[in-house]
Amino acid sequence: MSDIGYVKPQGQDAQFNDFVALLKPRVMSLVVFTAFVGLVVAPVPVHPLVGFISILFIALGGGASGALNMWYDADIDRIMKRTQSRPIPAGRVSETEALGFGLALSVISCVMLALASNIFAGLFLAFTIFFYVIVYTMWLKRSTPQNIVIGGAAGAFPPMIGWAVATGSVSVESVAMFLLIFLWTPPHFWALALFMKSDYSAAKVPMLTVTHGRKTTRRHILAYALILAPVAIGLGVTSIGGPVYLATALVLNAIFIHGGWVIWRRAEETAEAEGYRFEKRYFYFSLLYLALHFGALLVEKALHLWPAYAQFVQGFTWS
Ligand code: HEM
Ligand SMILES: CC(C)=CCC/C(C)=C/CC/C(C)=C/COP(=O)(O)OP(=O)(O)O
Repeated sequence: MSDIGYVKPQGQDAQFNDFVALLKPRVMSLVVFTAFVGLVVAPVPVHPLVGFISILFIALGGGASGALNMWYDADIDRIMKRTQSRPIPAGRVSETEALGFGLALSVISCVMLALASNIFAGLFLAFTIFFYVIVYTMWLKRSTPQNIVIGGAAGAFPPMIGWAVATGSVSVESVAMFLLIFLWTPPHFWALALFMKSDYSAAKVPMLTVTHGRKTTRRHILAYALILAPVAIGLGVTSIGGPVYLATALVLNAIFIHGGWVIWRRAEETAEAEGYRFEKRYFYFSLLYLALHFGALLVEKALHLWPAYAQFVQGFTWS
């Protein structure tokens, strides 16, 4: 992880865009959306300015954890084709710059979130950054094929942080949102790993595809899709759910399980001959799946503000 021997290539000075890239903005956009939904659907109203500032610092904290992840993973990012053009392996940002940037943003975002909302939310953000950087990136990622299963918790905390901004606490609803993302992460990631296997084996990262092969990974995707469905649907009978969410979850989970079944049944030769077309589609569908579940929660919130609907929903939710 040291910068010894690092020579910044001439004419390749870091640009603003390189520091933005360190924040992993595309992945973080969905992370931040889930935090936003967690904040909005909470039963305690938040002043719009406090809400805006809080989401801004959650986004900054998430980005900071991305920069620290890229700092630590620079050695493997140099090996994998997908990551070779990132700012550090491409030589546009030094490891020291990325480390300083990530640490500074982490501290600023946690302190500012605590000041803008409450200490619990600030500490929760700090714990999430710790979990992604230390527990997932530095420890689990390189040591076990269960890396993304356990480490995935980091990506599942943001809606709980959003909820904590509003309420200062944890509840059944926020834990249910956590579980939705936690159980979604393995199929999301393993679908990608099915068509990226050679990259991870070259970098000696013990992803399930590398250690146990594609057949086992396919079985695990279906297994997680099956466990995920009752949790995703169950969220619909908590106080933040309702008919719109339930209908959305039923359709999306039927598609997700069907896709998992197809992935499990596919012969490796067929998948390879087709350029892993179905696996790629399943990966992109996983993103839509999560976005639509959280989008449906927002719709429910809007409808709950309408008293007649809220009364109707109370009939079949349990809290
Ligand atoms: C440990 C957990 C996770 C792992 C290992 C993982 C891994 C990945 C990888 C390797 C990519 C490929 C694209 C890239 O290099 O940026 C990706 C894409 C993506 N992931 Fe995940 N992911 C995880 C959790 C999450 C979570 C929690 C979210 C959001 C809630 C998320 C949202 C996304 C999005 C939006 C993309 C597409 C980015 C793009 O369009 O380039 N991921 N993920
Ligand atoms: C608020 C806050 C702190 C949020 C953090 C959210 C979080 C942990 C998201 C993780 C998603 C992600 C980019 C995983 C990539 O895994 P990887 O790093 O193994 O992927 P790579 O090979 O692309 O680097």
